[in-house]
Amino acid sequence: MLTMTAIHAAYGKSEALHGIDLTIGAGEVVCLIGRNGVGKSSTMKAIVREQITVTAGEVVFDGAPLTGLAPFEIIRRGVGYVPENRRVFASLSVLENLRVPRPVTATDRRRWTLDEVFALFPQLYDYRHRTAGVMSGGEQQMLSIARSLLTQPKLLLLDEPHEGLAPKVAEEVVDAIVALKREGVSMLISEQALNTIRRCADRVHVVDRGMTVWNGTVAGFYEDPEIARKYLMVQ
Ligand SMILES: Nc1ncnc2c1ncn2[C@@H]1O[C@H](COP(=O)(O)OP(=O)(O)OP(=O)(O)O)[C@@H](O)[C@H]1O
Repeated sequence: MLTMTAIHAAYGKSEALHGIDLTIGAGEVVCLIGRNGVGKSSTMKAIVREQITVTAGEVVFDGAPLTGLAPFEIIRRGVGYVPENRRVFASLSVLENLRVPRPVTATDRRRWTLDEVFALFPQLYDYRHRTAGVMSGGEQQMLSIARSLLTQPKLLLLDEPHEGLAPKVAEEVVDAIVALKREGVSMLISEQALNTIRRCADRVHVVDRGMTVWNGTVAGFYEDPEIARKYLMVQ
């Protein structure tokens, strides 16, 4: 579904990625892990071409390179992106936020309806007339994921989806991710919590200093505790 080959990418003159090689298969959930500042967010930005410039290597999605496409064109091709800072429209209601995505006419993918999204996040239905900006971090995260689903993605990129959330709320977000996985949604999730990896991931991809340093199955990851010790904060 998505392949990144030898990706180098930079913010202006400052190179942040020095060789990312990553694949995500259809229906697969890949957790992108590594310490703070190693390039997990930058890897996602390099896929959707936001802020960062890809200077070498290629990203191929659904058999076609994403080179030269604008971020909105990449979303239209079927890559949903939920950035770290969530980016809901603070002054709009939940319902208005969810009506922002333009209807997608492509027939090659699962189509999410508003009712299905509300079934996944019942709280959003209860708060549908509430102004997004006054909602809690967890509710805004759910809204951000819900809105992204309505862009009808084939692949969803979630950047630290429960960053800064209270444990109970974070668990609800993980429950939603597990439900999406059951629906067959392919996902790349930037993740630090080993518990989430255990619950959601099919494969683990480890980044260190802007480079791919390990990738393999979840079982392989847990069989070798040295990987977590070397490339993650001790947990
Ligand atoms: N907009 C930006 N402009 C310039 N440099 C940036 C920008 N965003 C990130 N960087 C730099 O790129 C490198 C990788 O950062 P990135 O945010 O991708 O790491 P990360 O693994 O996602 O970390 P975190 O978990 O802290 O978000 C860091 O050195 C960071 O300072």
